Amino acid sequence: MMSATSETIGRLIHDARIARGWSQQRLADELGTAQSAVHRIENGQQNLSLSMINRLAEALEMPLIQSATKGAMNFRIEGPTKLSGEIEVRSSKNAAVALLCASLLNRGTTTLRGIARIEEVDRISEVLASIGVELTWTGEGRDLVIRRPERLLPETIDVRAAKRTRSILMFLGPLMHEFDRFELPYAGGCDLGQRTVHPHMAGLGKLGLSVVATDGQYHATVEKLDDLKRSVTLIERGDTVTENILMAAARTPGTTIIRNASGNYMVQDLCFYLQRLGVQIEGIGTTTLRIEGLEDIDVDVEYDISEDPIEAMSLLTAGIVTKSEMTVRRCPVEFLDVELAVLDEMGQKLEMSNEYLSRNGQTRLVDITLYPSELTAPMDKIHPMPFPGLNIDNLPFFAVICAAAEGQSLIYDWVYDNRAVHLSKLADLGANIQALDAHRLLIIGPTKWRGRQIQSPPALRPAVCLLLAALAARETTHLMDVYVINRGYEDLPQRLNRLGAKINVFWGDADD
Ligand SMILES: CC(=O)N[C@H]1[C@@H](OP(=O)(O)OP(=O)(O)OC[C@H]2O[C@@H](n3ccc(=O)[nH]c3=O)[C@H](O)[C@@H]2O)O[C@H](CO)[C@@H](O)[C@@H]1O
Ligand SMILES: C=C(OP(=O)(O)O)C(=O)O
Repeated sequence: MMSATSETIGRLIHDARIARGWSQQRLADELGTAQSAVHRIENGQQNLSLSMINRLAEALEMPLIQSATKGAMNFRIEGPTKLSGEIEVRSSKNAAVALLCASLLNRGTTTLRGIARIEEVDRISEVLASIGVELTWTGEGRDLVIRRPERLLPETIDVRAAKRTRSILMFLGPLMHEFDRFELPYAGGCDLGQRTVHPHMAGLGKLGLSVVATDGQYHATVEKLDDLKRSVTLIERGDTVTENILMAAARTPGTTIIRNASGNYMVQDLCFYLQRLGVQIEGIGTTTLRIEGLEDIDVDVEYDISEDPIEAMSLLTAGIVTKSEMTVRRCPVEFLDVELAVLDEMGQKLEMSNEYLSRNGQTRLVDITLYPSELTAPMDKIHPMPFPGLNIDNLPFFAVICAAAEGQSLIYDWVYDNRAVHLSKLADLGANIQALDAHRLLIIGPTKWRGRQIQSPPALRPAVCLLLAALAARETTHLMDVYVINRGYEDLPQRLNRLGAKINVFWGDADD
């Protein structure tokens, strides 16, 4: 089944570098990353993203690297594991993609500090580069410097990269300031069932943008508005729709009021960034935002993206399902309040540090230490709500946690048509889990997790849930085709391995 492991690829890269007479630093400079990252790559301790594999092959003139990693990337997880020690939460995918899109609003240079090195960031970066934007990694490969050209080139857009992400939708808001007409490919992303784009179209329509969707493309037409005050009431309290309207309003002179806005973490990060660009915004974190738009923006700006509450919940789940004592540092607590309340009700013992601020100077963080606990099923169903409810993307982790708890739990995902269906794959790892319908899962625990070969579902969080459950499983799990996990998590196996997990990366297709 295996064609290559990260160790064999690492050795290949090491030998090719030595053959060229390069130091690790020289290769790091060629790749736009840090020497320490090259060190980790050569030791098989760092995930290789698709773009990193291509950059390595090009820098070392070694197509062999691409052929060795040709099949899907997979994880081999040896359980059962006890984790210990400390792990830090990294910055969020969802704020990163919003801020990458928002950088188009600014004629000055945007530096995004601490941006996650994940596949989703690579896809949006590829799209930005294809329309003429210059992107340079600096700061030991952790910061991204973004400079847009005088005229953007949507006509040369990388359609393949665009179609792999839903976030391409967030180009509508920024591009409407530049063109009277433009086209964008249809949005992709996780397969979570139908995800409507209508709220985006309805909201943007109030700011002068009309969109017709035909032949795999959105055809956008822009009409300049004369009135200096407008109000947009969102049909849904969605995150990216709020961000799109914010980006449309940021460069539409006058006042825009957004009602039924999302106050979620990525929306807050976008607001803080726009404020640094000089856009006045009131009501951040609430459901009513008031924005004073600017005709043009030309500011050199640096912004530190805040920590990801969904990654925080993933790491907490790793500790909970393996009944470990460990600390998850830098948890954005404002976006985990309800999750922590539910965990408390289920009997999870934990300790929280005093609060401190994220590098953006705004987001409140805590360190959370987990203690091994005997959990019981919650009294009532667990369901998500827009912020400040239990985060929609954190719901899947409760399927794993409930499966580890004593008793019967009901998970109700009213939001997505397919996510609960993908979660029922936890049954392959031994969970007693039954899909009552497309939205409701009945789970009876506790589970004796067992290892299996299992295909990743085409959805990020359900796929990570399988990885987390596998940590607690007797025997070994082969989790196949993990691109979907790498969309949103940076070096997850390597970081969990530092806590004591045993996860190896290998390439190849299931029936190789
Ligand atoms: C890049 C990014 O930031 N993606 C996040 C964003 O996607 P995004 O903002 O694109 O989410 P969608 O617009 O697809 O909304 C998610 C689903 O919730 C439904 N809905 C949402 C709000 C509401 O008030 N009523 C309602 O019915 C929508 O119809 C849809 O089915 O928000 C989702 C919901 O938090 C998260 O899962 C995604 O990770
Ligand atoms: C659903 C998600 O992402 P996207 O909106 O990018 O598909 C997610 O982050 O869980």
